[in-house]
Amino acid sequence: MTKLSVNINKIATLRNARGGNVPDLLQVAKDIERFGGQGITIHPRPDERHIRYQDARDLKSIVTTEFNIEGNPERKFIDLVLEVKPTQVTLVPDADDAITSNAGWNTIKHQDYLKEIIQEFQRNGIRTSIFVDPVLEMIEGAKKTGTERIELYTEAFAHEYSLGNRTGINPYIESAKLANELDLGINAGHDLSLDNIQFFQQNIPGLLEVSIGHALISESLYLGLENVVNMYLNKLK
Ligand SMILES: CC(=O)[C@@H](O)[C@H](O)COP(=O)(O)O
Ligand SMILES: NCC(=O)COP(=O)(O)O
Repeated sequence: MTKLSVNINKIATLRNARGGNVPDLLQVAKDIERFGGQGITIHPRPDERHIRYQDARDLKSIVTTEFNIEGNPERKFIDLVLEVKPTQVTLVPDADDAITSNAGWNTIKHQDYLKEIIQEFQRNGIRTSIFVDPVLEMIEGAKKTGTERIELYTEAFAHEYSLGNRTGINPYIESAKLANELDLGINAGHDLSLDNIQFFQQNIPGLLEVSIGHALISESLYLGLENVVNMYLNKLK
């Protein structure tokens, strides 16, 4: 079975646009779990433009499923994760000014660095995952860091799929096979959506978890819009 972890960054983006507490991030997290979501993912960024560090602390007592915190392991991020102690931390090599995540780790070049940080999280009982492109050398390098899981960066697959190209899945299949051989757990995320998720899941052996945010929240707006417009029209009769 593949678990669905819902990334709620976009809920925080909407909330922050007005400065109040609408939508209520904590209530949304509770509702996602009530609707069957099997995890909550957040990706606080250094500028706190969506998820704030305080949100991570507040969510700790709210989330009853799997809590996954993603981010670049700068000292401030490491300290936050050690304080909150989520189920899983996913390390992502983002530049501070990145619009969104745009690359996986070079697990060969940064092997010692990753190894050290991963040990620190594991000593504190936090499962680790590292964000990687579907490149065999990077999967082998990931294994050597000591991480329990990898998160396959699926932007390239999603892009190819949107163009009608189904062969974009191939590097992910090969990477997943190798990860399975190496006993690395497999997560995946970025630009997964209602359009592409079934094809991806059916082709990737041993896919444990997907984290989905941007498309899922956009789809929730599209699919809820008719209902809400009609509710307003009823009020205005
Ligand atoms: C690692 C990854 O792919 C996601 O966490 C994504 O980066 C979400 O972050 P944003 O919501 O800031 O785009
Ligand atoms: N790890 C990926 C994630 O949390 C969500 O990415 P996206 O669906 O917002 O592209």
